[in-house]
Amino acid sequence: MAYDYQYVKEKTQEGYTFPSHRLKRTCEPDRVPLVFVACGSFSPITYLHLRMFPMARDHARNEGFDVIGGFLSPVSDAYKKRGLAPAHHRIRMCELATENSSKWLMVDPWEAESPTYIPTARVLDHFNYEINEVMGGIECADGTRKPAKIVLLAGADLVQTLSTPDLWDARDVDHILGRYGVFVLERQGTELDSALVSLKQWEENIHVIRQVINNDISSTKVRLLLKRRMSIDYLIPDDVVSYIYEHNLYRDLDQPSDTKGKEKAEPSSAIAGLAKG
Ligand SMILES: Nc1ncnc2c1ncn2[C@@H]1O[C@H](COP(=O)(O)OP(=O)(O)OP(=O)(O)O)[C@@H](O)[C@H]1O
Ligand SMILES: O=C(O)c1ccc[n+]([C@@H]2O[C@H](COP(=O)([O-])O)[C@@H](O)[C@H]2O)c1
Repeated sequence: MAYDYQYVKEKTQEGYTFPSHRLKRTCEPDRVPLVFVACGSFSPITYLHLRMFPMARDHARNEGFDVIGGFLSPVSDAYKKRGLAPAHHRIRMCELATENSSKWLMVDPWEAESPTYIPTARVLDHFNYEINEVMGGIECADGTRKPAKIVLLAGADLVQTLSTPDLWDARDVDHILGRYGVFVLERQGTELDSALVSLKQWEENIHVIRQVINNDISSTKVRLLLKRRMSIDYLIPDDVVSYIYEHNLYRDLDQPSDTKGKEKAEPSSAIAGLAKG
């Protein structure tokens, strides 16, 4: 039975255009075309967020995939997490971070511009719809077309939450890990192996990327540095640093937030670490 894309069609705002300008339109023979979708706040985007993509691409090539593109999909303002700059700023910072430094990364504003919160399972459906239904998949060397595999690209902390009761809808977890799959990057402070135990039924669709060079940067730490009027140079792209100062972002971090229970606490280790500096 054909999948019903009614939800994604309804959430697509008038005038929206899917950013496909950097998507590779052909696929190497004998390889499965693959698209990475990283969902998150990106408030602000850091070098680690960017670095997730090449690390994942190296890993995917060893597993027989041909990576044809990567997308950042910032969450909408309706997520209401503490420290979330307005969506138009987060979209623009992601664009600034990728537009001159990458040939294959794109920023999709579809999720961020939605006035309502869009669950991650539906975000992946949106990519599947645009790439495999509207575009009709990817052309192969022999002239046939193959569907691209759409996967979530996430850090270990996000994957750990997949088994947190009441945070994700169980049907969405099955949809994400069963229908699509995830490339998960280990992250300091998250015990990935134990998090994966409860996700064992989908293990074939869970690809674990080990960090050869550990990078423990987080948006929270960048925001804390800004709050303390400390430098954020060389932690995030220069253009993003300038944009933050130009728009005076992340100065007032104490405003209360209406979180609908999705807020993550500021990691105390990060605050302690910064306090030393
Ligand atoms: N240092 C890191 N190591 C591994 N994964 C990371 C790291 N930083 C971010 N990620 C991943 O990047 C994605 C987007 O994350 P998000 O925007 O929430 O970044 P964050 O730095 O964790 O933000 P915040 O500090 O505001 O919670 C998530 O899947 C997250 O797990
Ligand atoms: O789809 C869900 O039910 C769901 C539940 C919790 C988190 N997420 C997504 O996971 C990402 C987490 O981002 P963050 O900044 O809270 O780490 C963000 O893109 C959320 O939309 C998604």
